[in-house]
Amino acid sequence: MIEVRGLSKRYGDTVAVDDLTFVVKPGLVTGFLGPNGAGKSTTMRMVLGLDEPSEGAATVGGRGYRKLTAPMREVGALLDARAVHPGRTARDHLRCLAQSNGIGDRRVDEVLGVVGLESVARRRVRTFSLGMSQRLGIAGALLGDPGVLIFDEPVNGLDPEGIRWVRDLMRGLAAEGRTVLVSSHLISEMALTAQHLVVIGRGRLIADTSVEEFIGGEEQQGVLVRTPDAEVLARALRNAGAVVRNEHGEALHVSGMDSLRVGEVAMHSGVALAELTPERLSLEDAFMALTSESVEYAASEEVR
Ligand SMILES: Nc1ncnc2c1ncn2[C@@H]1O[C@H](COP(=O)(O)OP(=O)(O)OP(=O)(O)O)[C@@H](O)[C@H]1O
Repeated sequence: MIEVRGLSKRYGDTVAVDDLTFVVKPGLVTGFLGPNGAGKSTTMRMVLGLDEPSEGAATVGGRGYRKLTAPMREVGALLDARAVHPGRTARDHLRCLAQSNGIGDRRVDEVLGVVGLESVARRRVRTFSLGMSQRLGIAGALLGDPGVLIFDEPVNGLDPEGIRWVRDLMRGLAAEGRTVLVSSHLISEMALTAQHLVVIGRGRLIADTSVEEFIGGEEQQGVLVRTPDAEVLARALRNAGAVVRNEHGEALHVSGMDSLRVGEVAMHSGVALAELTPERLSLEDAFMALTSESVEYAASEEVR
């Protein structure tokens, strides 16, 4: 289990993580979701003892990472797949890691097998594609057979077959009773991989929910409106706090506002409506509606 309590991290004037509290339970894949710059990596680094919190604490199995006696056997992590000595072979990289943690060579060959890198184990890492480096990073995380696993954007650079492989691996690890925390900025990916979601934006907790609840929940409700004055209405709705997407011509997809309020805004703007229909949002739209106020670099047309 991973516990994060009142965790904050400031870099000068930047608040990267802002009073975060959540628990990551064993037996499930927990998706750690947020737009770019939301603070996911910083949080993971603090859980792994690589960054000192400004406030609060993160523990693994009840203890701070730096207090763990055999860290690799308790927590495995993939943070940056490219952070490997490029001149080393994949096998040597893993052997070094294993030796400094009292892990035997047999386990190195085992994990090379698990991630499907046996045939390139003697190649230098500099010749690896990003996808192969991700697999090597995952092998490193698995070396100590730990009960807690932390992966930062593990599907980056993988092809569809690789993505599917990571997804199955994560689910398999969780099914064995391990605690699995995986970060991503893609809700669609997380909906397929995770069973639980911790959503953050600008360092703050936005949602802590099961994937089922998220998919079936209020976040999924939107409103479709059609009007000849789409531009005027879109502006008025955004000013009133809604997130608006204009796909084509007269149709607007509105989220973060119910249909009665959309009708009121239209009336106050003197805009005639041709249609006003509650609709289910796509997962991406629901995620965007949830995090729109916390996007670090928003395109002004997409997000209010
Ligand atoms: N070492 C640092 N010095 C200064 N600012 C930092 C540092 N590390 C992170 N930040 C800032 O903290 C915020 C959170 O960054 P972080 O990398 O944790 O976000 P993220 O959710 O992992 O984003 P991404 O998906 O882009 O990796 C950003 O505004 C980032 O610029």
